[in-house]
Amino acid sequence: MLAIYGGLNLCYSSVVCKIFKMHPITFIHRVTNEKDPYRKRGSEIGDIQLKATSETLSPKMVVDFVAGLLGGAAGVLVGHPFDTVKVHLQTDDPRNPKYKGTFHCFRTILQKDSFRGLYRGISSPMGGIGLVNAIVFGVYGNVQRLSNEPNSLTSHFFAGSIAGVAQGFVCAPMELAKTRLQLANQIDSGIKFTGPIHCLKYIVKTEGIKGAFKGLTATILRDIPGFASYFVSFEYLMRQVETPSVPYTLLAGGCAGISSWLACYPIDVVKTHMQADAMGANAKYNGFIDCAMKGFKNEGPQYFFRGLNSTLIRAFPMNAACFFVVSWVLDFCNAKNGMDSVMHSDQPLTLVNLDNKSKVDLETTVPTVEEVVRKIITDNAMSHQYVSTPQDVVHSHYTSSTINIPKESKARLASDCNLK
Ligand SMILES: NC(=[NH2+])NCCC[C@H](N)C(=O)O
Repeated sequence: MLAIYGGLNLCYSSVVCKIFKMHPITFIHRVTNEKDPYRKRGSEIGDIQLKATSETLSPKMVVDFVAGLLGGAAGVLVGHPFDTVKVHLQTDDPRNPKYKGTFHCFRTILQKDSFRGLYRGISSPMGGIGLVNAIVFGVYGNVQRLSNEPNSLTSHFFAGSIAGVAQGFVCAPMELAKTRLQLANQIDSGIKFTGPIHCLKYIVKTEGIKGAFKGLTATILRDIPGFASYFVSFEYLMRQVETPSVPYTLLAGGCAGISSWLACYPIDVVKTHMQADAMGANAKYNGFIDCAMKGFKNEGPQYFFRGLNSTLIRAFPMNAACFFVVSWVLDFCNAKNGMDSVMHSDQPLTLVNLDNKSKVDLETTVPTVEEVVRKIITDNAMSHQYVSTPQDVVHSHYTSSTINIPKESKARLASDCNLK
């Protein structure tokens, strides 16, 4: 029996939490007897005295950016081979094709050039997508947490949209360079680019700064629905299960990638055409609407879905990896942060127990104090990212029972958990 469940009162320092805009660490302390208060079960609450802390799992703002950067890198690592195959297929000679299809292309590159072939040219997307993802997850996480109702899907929708706008300023020039490089054979600029930076420098020199931001509006128009649906669908899927497993998190991330592209693909097609278009007098299109209308007139509705398959095939694994790494990094940092603040704080510690876990659950699935503590801090770290206000956390997740942990017990807890 978990002794502390008995007769503990709500003691939630809302003032402190409001000041810090955070919620306190959730903690369960299993008390049995003085000698071994943590490991053995008993019925005695023992001589405990309240110590609560206002220290929290406050993720530093920067953690979101770092998580996004690493998630983006993981996504590129997984997604790049698909991109290589796509580019090989797109540039294959239609009259005398080298490849019979996606899988054949994949195998042929692997046989001829091994893994190096699949990973050729990975450095620029690695840097570029890493940076874009850092902005996306950084802006998204911070906007979502600061919003009035961080827990609602609407706040995820708006935070995603704002992230979409923010990343556009980096994403547009990056994709412009990528498009010009990928289509180097079709767009004859009379110069062979060595890489994206070289390409952008050349664009700025010949077309001015404005030239480097060609397609910015289209990029932002694409990424508002793109990232709104990205985060709303991930969030929605993650809420369908109580404790998402690794495969489930991967699945949710993959589906978020797919839903994101489905929501914005037609705009992406137009964006690509605009960025591939020449500047000035040679330009074929007079703006976004003109480009979309011309495309539609020439090809009909199919125009808006060209290349969708390969985009979706790449989006699933890429975004599965990305979201998985982002969640992992956030959990890790928040949990570590939480542990550190519990252990190093002299401030009062508010201890709250979870009401969505039954006693039986805790007794059977979490056998040691170390696991209890880690589990709860991890849960709390998760909810910090995905739930957020102290009030919400208390009302939706916890019965705010408060217990006392004396200094000595805290030290003991630290040694039990190897936290010194
Ligand atoms: N339309 C978008 N930009 N959607 C977001 C998905 C972003 C992700 N890096 C991908 O390329 O799959």
